[in-house]
Amino acid sequence: MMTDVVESSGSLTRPEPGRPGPEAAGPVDARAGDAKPEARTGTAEPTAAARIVEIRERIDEIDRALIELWQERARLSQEVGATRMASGGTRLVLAREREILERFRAALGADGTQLALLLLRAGRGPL
Ligand SMILES: C=C(O[C@@H]1C=C(C(=O)O)C=C[C@H]1O)C(=O)O
Repeated sequence: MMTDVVESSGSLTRPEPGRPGPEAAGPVDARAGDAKPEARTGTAEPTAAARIVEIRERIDEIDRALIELWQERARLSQEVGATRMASGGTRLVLAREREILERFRAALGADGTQLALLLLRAGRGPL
């Protein structure tokens, strides 16, 4: 099971509340001295391990971009809501929300709908 690998690597286990996670020790790849060579990548085969490290660099870039875009979208959505309400308009425009839900569903299927629901909630808070 995937969570077994993740947990045995020690890289993604949840820190206790209020305690810094493993990332507090510095850049993840700078942590040398893990017990087994495969602990970081999940494989002891050097070519595969090197490729995994390379791919993870891009994954990390993508995750950073997603987080920034997520935060920017939420800020913009909040600004639209505040602007509209200050001008006497409605807090939400459900027809627009339906368009967005359909866009994500068409591109990504059922998971897209769930993602769009989270995006919309990030912008206007829970209903
Ligand atoms: C941002 C807006 O306001 C609300 C938030 C939306 C969003 O986060 O995309 C969409 C529709 C509205 O309910 C908007 O009308 O465009």
